[in-house]
Amino acid sequence: MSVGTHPTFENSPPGTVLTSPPDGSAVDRATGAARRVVDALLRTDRGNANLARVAEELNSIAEHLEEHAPAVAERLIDMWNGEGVTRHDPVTGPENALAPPLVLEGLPDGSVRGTVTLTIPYQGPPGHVHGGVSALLLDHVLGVANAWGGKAGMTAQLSTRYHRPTPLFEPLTLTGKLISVDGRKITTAGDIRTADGQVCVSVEGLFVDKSVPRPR
Ligand SMILES: CCCCCCCCCCCCCCCC(=O)SCCNC(=O)CCNC(=O)[C@H](O)C(C)(C)COP(=O)(O)OP(=O)(O)OC[C@H]1O[C@@H](n2cnc3c(N)ncnc32)[C@H](O)[C@@H]1OP(=O)(O)O
Repeated sequence: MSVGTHPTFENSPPGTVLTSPPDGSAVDRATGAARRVVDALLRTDRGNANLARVAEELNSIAEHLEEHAPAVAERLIDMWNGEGVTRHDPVTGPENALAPPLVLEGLPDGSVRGTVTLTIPYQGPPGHVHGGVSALLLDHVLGVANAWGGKAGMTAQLSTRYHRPTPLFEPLTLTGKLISVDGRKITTAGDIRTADGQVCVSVEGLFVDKSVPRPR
């Protein structure tokens, strides 16, 4: 798949931000607040917080948003206009409350890198990141690395090795880099490391040059 006008390491300066950082718009601020709510719901005291009132107020907010939601087909067209994926994907999207969100920059050697601190909503083993969340993050990092490397595709296979439990509540650095292209097949590698450089998870992905058409 051609990456079109998407920046690549050959045509863009080092440090180019490849994701959409939150821009202070109302939707980004609302999404940030929703993330806080998800985190706070998991942290709050089950006995003392007024959860019945919280449920009522959150349902009222959801009703307001649903009342103003266009048909899904229409919303998908709008969503995929312009920059598309990076504002709503579940890893980097500032408009997606499921996304931490991770901000990725492109480096001159063709790799991409981002740092994120994950909290309780992403927990698997006690105090540590869920393995599926690590795979989700790395799949996306590899996808962005492919675009930065100049050749994008869909994930065909993602081999994941969990070297040690990945800690919550401390900065993690994620990197990815396109390693090779063989016809339509793209091989890409990446990992998650702690601040002192310990590898927690490493992946190798096979991507195939194919895309699903944008809705119109
Ligand atoms: C406009 C763009 C701007 C970019 C801007 C980017 C910025 C923003 C980045 C977003 C980053 C998102 C990153 C998330 C990426 C996903 O989440 S993608 C979603 C998850 N993946 C899928 O849903 C894919 C589902 N699978 C499929 O659609 C198809 O099976 C595939 C993978 C496309 C391959 O199908 P196909 O096109 O028919 O290809 P096929 O002929 O079967 O295979 C081609 C070759 O690959 C090999 N192959 C295929 N699958 C496998 C496999 N699993 N294992 C080993 N070999 C395999 C075949 O053996 C064949 O090899 P050769 O014979 O050529 O040597």
